Amino acid sequence: MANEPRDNVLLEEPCMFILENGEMYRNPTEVKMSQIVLPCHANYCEELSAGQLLKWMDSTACLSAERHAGCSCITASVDDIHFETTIGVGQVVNITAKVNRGFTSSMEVGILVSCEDLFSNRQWPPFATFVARRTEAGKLQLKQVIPRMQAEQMEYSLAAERRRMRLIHAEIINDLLSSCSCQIVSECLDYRDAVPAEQTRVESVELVLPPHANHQVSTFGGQIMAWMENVATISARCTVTILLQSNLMIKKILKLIRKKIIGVSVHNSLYAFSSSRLCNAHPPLQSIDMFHFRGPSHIGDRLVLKSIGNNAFKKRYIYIKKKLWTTGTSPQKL
Ligand SMILES: CC(=O)SCCNC(=O)CCNC(=O)[C@H](O)C(C)(C)COP(=O)(O)OP(=O)(O)OC[C@H]1O[C@@H](n2cnc3c(N)ncnc32)[C@H](O)[C@@H]1OP(=O)(O)O
Repeated sequence: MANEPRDNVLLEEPCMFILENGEMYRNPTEVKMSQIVLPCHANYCEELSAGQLLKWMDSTACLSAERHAGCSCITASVDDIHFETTIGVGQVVNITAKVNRGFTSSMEVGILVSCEDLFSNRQWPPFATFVARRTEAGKLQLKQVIPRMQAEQMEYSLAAERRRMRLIHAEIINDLLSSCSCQIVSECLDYRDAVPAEQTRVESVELVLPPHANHQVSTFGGQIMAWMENVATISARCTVTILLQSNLMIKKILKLIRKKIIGVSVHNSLYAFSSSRLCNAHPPLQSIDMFHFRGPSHIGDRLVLKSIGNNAFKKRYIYIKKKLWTTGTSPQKL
């Protein structure tokens, strides 16, 4: 990582708007970053790796949060992300982040990712929550965001509802796990080519080095997400290469490969995973569920990333469960 080429970061001036009263306005928290996708950012299919995109999103959003808070901020959580399109080498990725609403010490940052090429300009909007770092005096009270434009007012209102959902998310998942009954052997028997989950298990240890750390000397949230994406992708490849064995499937996969539509939609993603052995294609990531950064990690920590294929659904998704621990004297779940 230390020898990786430096990214060409271009921070653009925030957009200016003229309000109804004629006043010139630009959102003071808005940060724009444009990146040209170089081969060093791509996977071996010459498409931008999801992990790299997550790193860019996290740093843009962090700059926006810090511009609002006026102090260092940390990523607390990132909402569900759906990757709607693949981005190729040579295309330009534009990332815009702005604070939708400040609460007490936390704030919601809206991130808009768009991809430019000669033919299209597709975009999709994830959200992240940043928290202003505590000082010795305690928790910081953020200043309020004043929404001026109609779109900002709408995001401001929705941010409160999204926050509520974020905070109950962990509870809902825990309830689900404790109340859900296990679907065991009888269901698995329906699938002739079922995969033993154990064979999809992947474990990787990453040593946090200075290039992985942010300006607060803790591991960059985006870097952690990139490592998670890496292990999840390997699990997904294991799942599918073992799962899909019938000739019929292989014919369908080859047809999709010829049509070059692999990895474009959710429906095709499983085929794309399966094709990884057949044509060395990279399994594209379709979505990431909301996740929370529960505790910081620092330079010198070892992060243990574990992933396992939870389930595969006919012609649709593979769900990969990812877990992350730091190791040290006492292993801690992040
Ligand atoms: C830019 C970077 O790359 S940072 C690196 C990656 N991120 C990290 O390392 C962060 C690791 N996580 C942490 O340090 C902690 O979990 C924290 C600071 C995020 C939260 O710690 P807590 O003990 O829950 O703090 P506390 O209870 O005071 O909550 C602080 C705020 O965070 C909010 N918060 C806590 N967890 C979440 C979450 N999962 N999602 C959204 N908001 C959250 C709380 O609602 C609270 O908001 P408020 O002050 O506006 O009411």
